[in-house]
Amino acid sequence: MNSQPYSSTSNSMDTRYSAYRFYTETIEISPLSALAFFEAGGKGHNGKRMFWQNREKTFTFVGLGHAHVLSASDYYGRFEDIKQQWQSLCQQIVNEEPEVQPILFGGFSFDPLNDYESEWIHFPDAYFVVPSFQLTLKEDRAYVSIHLISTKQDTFGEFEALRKERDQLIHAAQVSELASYEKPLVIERQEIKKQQYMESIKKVTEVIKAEQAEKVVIARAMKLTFEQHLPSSSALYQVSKEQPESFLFGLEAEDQFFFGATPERLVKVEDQQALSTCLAGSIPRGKTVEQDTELGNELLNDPKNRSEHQYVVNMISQVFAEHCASMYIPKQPKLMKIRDIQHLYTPVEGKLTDGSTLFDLVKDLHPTPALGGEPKEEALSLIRQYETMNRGYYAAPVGWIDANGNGEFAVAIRSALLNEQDAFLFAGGGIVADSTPESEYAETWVKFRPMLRALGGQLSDES
Ligand SMILES: C=C(O[C@H]1C=CC=C(C(=O)O)[C@@H]1O)C(=O)O
Ligand SMILES: [Mg+2]
Repeated sequence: MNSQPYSSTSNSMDTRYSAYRFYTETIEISPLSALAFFEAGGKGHNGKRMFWQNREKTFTFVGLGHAHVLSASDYYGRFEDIKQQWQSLCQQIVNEEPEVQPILFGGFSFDPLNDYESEWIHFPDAYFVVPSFQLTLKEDRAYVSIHLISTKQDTFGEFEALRKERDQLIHAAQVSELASYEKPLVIERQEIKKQQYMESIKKVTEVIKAEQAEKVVIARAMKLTFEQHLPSSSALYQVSKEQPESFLFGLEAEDQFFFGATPERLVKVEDQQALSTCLAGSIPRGKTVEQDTELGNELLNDPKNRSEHQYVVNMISQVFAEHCASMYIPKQPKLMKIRDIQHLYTPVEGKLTDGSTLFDLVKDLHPTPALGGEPKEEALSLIRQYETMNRGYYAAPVGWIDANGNGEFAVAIRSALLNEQDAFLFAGGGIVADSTPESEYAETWVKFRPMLRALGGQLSDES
């Protein structure tokens, strides 16, 4: 990629892609399994695959291969930088396809200023990809697009080769049986720095009582070691089976795979209509309907959880007020019930003003107080000081945007980083003045459960 200096404050047109041409071609095919397509890409595109499915299951995307990778070197301007690069790249699209737009998929790290040693070696602070092959499942229709981004004049041969490979991938995904995925065998489960985590909750609670911050989200990690290397497609299969009611996402970076099943939308934009989710405040599911309702009511009426939630509502409302001509936000939270946990939930919607875009919202929303805290900068600095890990992409924005500026980002919680035979799982919770280390620790266990269930790290007495 061209490495000209870039000023994020400049309004002038980004010229980095003026020498490129962005060729794209889409065909409609009979519906096929997205996972089978992902798996078919494993032969030629291992380490360069992407997966996304929205909560409603009305939109699924699989990306194979790297037609182009966008990264951003400027810590502070990374959102703006990726936004401008994408806009400029889209101006080079040679032939518009009305049915399906090219998709840019990827994510940002949670906090580029965290310099804790990290296992996230292949995940830079911004990592966005235009795939060579894009499978799009919308409602019940399926499309495969080829993308080629090149400075060469003659791309005929290259494009022909991509068409041939596309047909092979479709064929393989349609006719070959999905591999039979056994649950991986976990040989070791390790809670990383549990004691330090407990102490950090105590300290952060004191800091909050001393009024240096109002809310701070503190997380911890768990490491699972498998008997064998766990392939990305197997991990995705397990998580899609166990957590059907969540956003499913997966992003490969060489031999690492970040994936998860998150209930939390950061923001969606479709035709200037923006949607976000306030999700904070948690309680387990009950074993019976009665107990479940009782727990739900307890959550709705619990002052500690309501205050955790309200910080998020206030912040997201403020960001929406800055970017929207009109907005709607219910006065009271509802319950979001997912397999292992119930949350306080307030949806937010608004009509974007002309100048505001999806990346602008991602930039201003990240991190909401559901993952960072309040006030934002104080909370981030307390996380750097007290949290005993580097979050990498955990709790950060992961998602997609198309050439029209429509797209969706989720908050990458209930997630894990797969690194050959190891998986690192992450879970945190909102610390407010009346948090206790014991109850926050217990809450993280409930949040680890989706991944433990999928990856088989759950001990039998915990189910
Ligand atoms: C930080 C996490 O959850 C957030 C989202 C929903 C509820 C939360 C809570 O009740 O603490 C957290 O703010 C996580 O799952 O790791
Ligand atoms: Mg909580």
